Parts: sequence; structure tokens; C-alpha cells
Amino acid sequence: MMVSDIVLAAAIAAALKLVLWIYESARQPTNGQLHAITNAHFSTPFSRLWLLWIRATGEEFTKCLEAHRTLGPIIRIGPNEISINHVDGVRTVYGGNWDKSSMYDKFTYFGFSPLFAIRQGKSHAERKRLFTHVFSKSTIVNSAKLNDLLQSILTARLLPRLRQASDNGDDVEVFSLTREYSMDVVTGYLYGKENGTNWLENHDNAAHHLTAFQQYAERLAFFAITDLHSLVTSFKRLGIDLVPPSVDMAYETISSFLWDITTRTIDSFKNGETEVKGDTGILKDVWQKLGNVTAEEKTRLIASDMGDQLHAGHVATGTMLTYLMWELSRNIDIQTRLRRELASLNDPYSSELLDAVLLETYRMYPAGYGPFPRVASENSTVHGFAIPKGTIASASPFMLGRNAAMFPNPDFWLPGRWVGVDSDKKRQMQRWVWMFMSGPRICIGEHLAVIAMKRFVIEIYSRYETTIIGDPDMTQLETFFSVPAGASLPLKFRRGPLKTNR
Ligand code: HEM
Repeated sequence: MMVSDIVLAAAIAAALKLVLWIYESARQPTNGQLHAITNAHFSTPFSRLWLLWIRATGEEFTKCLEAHRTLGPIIRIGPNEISINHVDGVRTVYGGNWDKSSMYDKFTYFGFSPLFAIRQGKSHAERKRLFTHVFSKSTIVNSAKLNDLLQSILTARLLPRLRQASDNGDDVEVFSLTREYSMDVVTGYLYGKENGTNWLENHDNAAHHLTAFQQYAERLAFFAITDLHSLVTSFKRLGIDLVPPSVDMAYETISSFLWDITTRTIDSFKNGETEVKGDTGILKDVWQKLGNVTAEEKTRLIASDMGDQLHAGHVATGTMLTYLMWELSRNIDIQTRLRRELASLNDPYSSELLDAVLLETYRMYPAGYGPFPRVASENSTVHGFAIPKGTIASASPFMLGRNAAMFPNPDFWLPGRWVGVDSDKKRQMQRWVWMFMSGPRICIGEHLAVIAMKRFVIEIYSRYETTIIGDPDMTQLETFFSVPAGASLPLKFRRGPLKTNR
């Protein structure tokens, strides 16, 4: 056979595979028991194509929100899939024993699923026990070590960099700055201060890795790895790669970064080596708790979990801080009030306006839009509808946060809506702010992220006034890591008009 014949045969096989895949996606067995639920699109009872299309074009959540606004809190988005946009339905699905869907199988590092990707409740609960104490609210709030870590990262790395930029009149690229800060905090907590990253001071090293994390979770790459998985695999067998090589290279870069930082730290306490300085964060504790596996497996398992925690920890926290600073920089009146309030309080953590600014940012710009699919493990009732076993359901913090009855003018960032409201009303409102999720699969890093964000905002806005430069594209991408489309937020930092003791 000549080379051209082989290429032609591969092209024909690929075309056939594509046609078959479209046919299968377009005509799926319909689930008759879901007929009572309103269809988001006429095709959804028998086809996934509408869902795949809005996902591929990056409009999944605005289109589903539009459909919810006219059709109600439960809509059908595929032959076997529903979308929920009400906290009662969310409580049933995410607070109960619905497992994660097969979408999560695609996320492994070093041959193991990290906590986030474990589908079943029992295996998940076993793994989660390794980390529950480490991330509990009382551990985080009372940890003197974490307090020192934050203090040293802020005073020795972040503030000198901002002072220099402000004195020189230089812009600060805030989307990078916030991710660098967040990675330094998360790795410092997990691996110990001396063994974690110092990206705030090693900008080139940081930029290389930030790009890799960004490319790996890029919207279309995520879509290809999850929804197009079978097509991507079949094409790969024919020698055609639908996923750009940059994604594989990014995965390699992330894996080697994770492996290096994790094994260096583990080796130090395993072999009593002295290369690694200082304490080793929480890793030693996790290592000792892991029984019944070989040392090699333990290392791979821990590195896999670290992959998950480092990725979520730096991108999500960095994204939230970026949107918060963007809004404060274009709402100078609120920024000024916040600065005054922080300066007037002995304990700036107790600032009501600081809380309001954070909650409003979680509501408007949740760092992950989804999808977060779950599978009904038995016949259930969701928001009054009978849902058969095997149905896939999902919800999104973006859609829940745009509830106009709960949040008038839902598309506007208005922190004032959280100020002066009575505690019952505030609790009601908070149920709709679902950025860290709820139930057994709630984000384990929530308290670490919140303390890191509060400390960052207090330190910066007690000292500096920030203003926007140019016209950054802050459109939020509708995907799992919903980062700003322009991936950049340059701000000007000016020493604050108020003098404070901090
Ligand atoms: C603002 C920052 C953060 C946001 C918005 C966020 C959001 C989320 C969300 C929505 C989930 C559920 C994902 C799903 O079910 O598919 C999740 C899970 C998780 N997050 Fe976070 N996260 C943040 C920070 C962190 C940090 C700092 C860490 C750890 C250092 C972390 C570690 C995890 C882990 C391990 C899970 C899986 C939990 C489980 O399945 O039991 N996250 N996070």
C-alpha cells in the first residue's frame, strides 16, 4: 500500500467515525419518564446535539439560564439530562447520595483519581478522611503556622513588589499576581513555607507554569477531553489528534512540576534527607495516615491529590481576587468606603463591607460555572418531579446567583445588597450563592481560600488605591474554570489617600 492510500483510508475512516458519532449524539434513546419536564430545546428529548453545540460555542450557561427564566427551575437539556436552577432541587441532588458522572473519570494524575474525580460516595469518603482535618474551618482559622505563612508571603513578597510598581508608576498584571499569590499560599500550606513555590518573586518560573495550567484547562480542550472523549480516542487511533499538542505539553509540564515538588518533600521525611528545609506542611500527616499501599503508590496518590488541590487552589482563588479587584477599581466610591472601614476597625476581618464585596463577587463571578454533573443512584423526586435512576442532573453557581427574585438587578455588582440586611434574609440569600457548592462534595479548600482572599484584600486596600488601565476583556468564560477571556487585568496602584497603621 502506498502512503497516499494509507492517508486516504485513514481520512475515510475518520469521516465515517465522525458521521457515526454525530448520528449517535443526535439520536439517543429517549427516557420516557422525563416527559413531564419542559424541554430547553425541541430536540432535547432525543438528542444531545443542542447541549453539545451550546457547550462548544461557549454559551452553555447563558443559554440554559435564558431557558430557566422562561421555562422554570427544572429543564431537560438532553435525552437523559436535566438542569436545575433552584436551591431545593440542588439540595436533593448535591446533598444526597447522587454520584459524580463519568465526566470525572477523565481527570487523573499518575494513575490515580484525585479526591475531586472519585465518583462513588464510599471511596470518596475514605479518601476525604485524609484531608478533612487539614482543611476544617477550626484548623484554618486557628493555625498559627498558616497565619505566619500569610504574613510572610504578604509582607516579604507581595507588598514590596507593589511598592516598587507604585513608586515607579508601573502597571501591575493582576490576573498573574493573584494566581502567583494563591499558588504560594496553597503550596506553602501543603508542603511547608520553605518547600512551597515562591512565584511572587520568581515571575518567569511562574509565567511558564501559569501558562501550562491555563492551556490544560482551556475551554475547548476541556470540552474535547470530556464530551468528545470517544471521538478523540478513535481519531487518535487513526493518527489524527483533535487535541492540540500544546495541551499534552501543558499536561507534561504540570505533571513534572507536581512530581518534583511532591517527591522532594516526601523524600525528606521518608529518608531523613536534609535537602528539604523547614517543616513539610501537611504531607507527612497524610503519608502516615495512608495504609495498605506501597510507598511508590502512596507517592503517586498524594501527587495526584496535590495536582487537584494546587490547580483549584491557584486558578479559582486568583480568578475571584481578579474579579473583585476589577469591580473595586471601577467602583471607586465603594473602594474608598471599604478602605475607610478597614482603617476604622481594630479587627478588619469583621468588616461588613468586606464580606459584602466578597459575597457579591462570588454571586456574580463564580470561579467555576460547571458543569458539575451528578447521576441519580435510585429513583428520586427533584423539586416535585419524578426522576428515574440513571438521570444526569447539573446545576451552576452562575445561574443560581442570577435569580432576580432573590437579587434584584442580578446582572449588576451591588455589594450594598448585602449590607444592613437581617440575618434571616442574609441566610436565605447565601443559599443561592453556591460557588463552593454544598453537601458531601463541597469544596474542601473553602476556608483556606476565604482566609487567603480576605487577608489579600485587607492588606492591599488598606494601603493602595487601584484603577483600571485600558479596556481589559473581562468577559467570563463559560466553562469549568471560568477565567476572564482576555486573561489579563492591568491595574495602576497608587499609595492610598488614607494613612493606616497597617
Ligand atoms: C475561590 C476558590 C475556590 C473555589 C471557587 C472552589 C470551588 C470548588 C467547587 C465548585 C468544587 C466542586 C467541584 C465538583 O464537584 O465538580 C470544588 C471541589 C474541590 N476543591 Fe475547591 N475551590 C476553591 C479553592 C480551593 C482550594 C484553595 C483548594 C485546596 C487547596 C480546593 C480543593 C478542592 C478539592 C480537593 C475539591 C474536591 C472535593 C471533593 O470532591 O470532595 N479548592 N471546589
